[in-house]
Amino acid sequence: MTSPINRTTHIRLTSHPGAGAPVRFPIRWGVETPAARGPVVGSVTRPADRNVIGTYGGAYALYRGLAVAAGALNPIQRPDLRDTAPVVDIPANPAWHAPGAIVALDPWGHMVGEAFAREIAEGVDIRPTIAVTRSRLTMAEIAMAIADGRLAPDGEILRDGGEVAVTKIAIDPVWHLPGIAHRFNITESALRRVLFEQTGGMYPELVTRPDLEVFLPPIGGATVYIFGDPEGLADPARKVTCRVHDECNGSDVFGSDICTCRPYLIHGIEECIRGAQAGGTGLVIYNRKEGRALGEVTKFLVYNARKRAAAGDTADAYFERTECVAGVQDARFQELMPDVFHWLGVTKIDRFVSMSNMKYEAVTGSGVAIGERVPIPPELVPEDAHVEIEAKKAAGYYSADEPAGAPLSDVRGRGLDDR
Ligand SMILES: Nc1nc2c(ncn2[C@@H]2O[C@H](COP(=O)(O)OP(=O)(O)OP(=O)(O)O)[C@@H](O)[C@H]2O)c(=O)[nH]1
Ligand SMILES: [Zn+2]
Repeated sequence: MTSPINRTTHIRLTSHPGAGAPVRFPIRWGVETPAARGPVVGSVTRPADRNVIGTYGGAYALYRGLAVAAGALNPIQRPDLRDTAPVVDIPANPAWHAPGAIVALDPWGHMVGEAFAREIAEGVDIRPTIAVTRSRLTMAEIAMAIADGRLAPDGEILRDGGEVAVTKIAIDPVWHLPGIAHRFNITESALRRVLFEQTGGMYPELVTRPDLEVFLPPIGGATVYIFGDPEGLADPARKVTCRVHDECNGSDVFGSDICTCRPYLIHGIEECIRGAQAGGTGLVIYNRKEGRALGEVTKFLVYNARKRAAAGDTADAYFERTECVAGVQDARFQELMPDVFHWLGVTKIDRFVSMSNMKYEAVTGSGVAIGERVPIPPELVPEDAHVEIEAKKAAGYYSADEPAGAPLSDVRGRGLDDR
């Protein structure tokens, strides 16, 4: 049996400057139509068609590689995109081609089956980087909110059985390198070089192919949950309630009490349901940026360092502990996050369910207005998470109430031995 990985006798490096034929489908980022912009071809089935650095699927590209290596996946398998089109229209808006408005996702990523039907029919392996579907959520806290009378089913957004009807959108990152560099106020060549070095030389084209401006980074993307009518998002006459949430698996999924993540997320969902029931639209943007984009290993190391500190786990040392372990307090770079708003046509958020000054400044700085900021209600802050919340308020997070009466060094979490 021939191994699928040996389908060519030699490895073709795409990293030689000027190697091979000119790019077949040049990408012109930020132009008005998908035809003029060109498809983002991140597949490897026909290398000559590729016009990006990296491959489709974000971090999952590596699992695809394993599946091919293990003989479970035919490397030239092309997806059958029949019946996969979005369940609701996310219509184009001027931001899709405004210079620099969107640099971290492909605005036509959900429409490739339609926009590039001809190329796909001709055999070009173009894949969606965005998928739009629908589902119902069943969450214990929402059932409790109904039982407590905070939420009332309306039969549509909140069903009589307590399920929440949503439209959900998965987005893989697609980076336009010149645009990303501009967003961070650095040169494109510096950005390319550092990305190359910090990935251990994983993508040589970052430095050898300046003609390839689009990079599909091997990182997690975002999932958008829309409550109520998606059309309300781009309608200035209707109210938008929004929570931008960064992944915290320990709390979001497992209910760990060291932080406020899940309670704040659920509070955001509750606010979104109420906003949608009042005729507006709710929006939760869930970004895969675990542990402030430093990863869960780093985060757990930080937890140990916090809990083992001689003075105990105190709010005054909260951010410093992360910096000691990771060298930086936060690597989320909220500067890229507002792209989703521009893609969805959101121009103002009436109720922003977050206390983060970084999120607030990134959103408003990108031209999306924020009305009211909605902090987490104090009764939802878990016992061990007071350290986090007081440290955040002291660091400039939004808070409607007075600063804590006690000094930060007195706001203290559990020790490691308190099980
Ligand atoms: N590295 C590190 N990450 C942490 C620590 N505590 C929480 N996190 C992470 O911090 C992030 C918190 O994100 P969000 O829930 O969106 O909250 P936020 O940006 O701080 O602000 P809000 O919108 O006000 O909640 C998640 O990615 C958590 O995994 C910590 O001590 N160290
Ligand atoms: Zn958390």
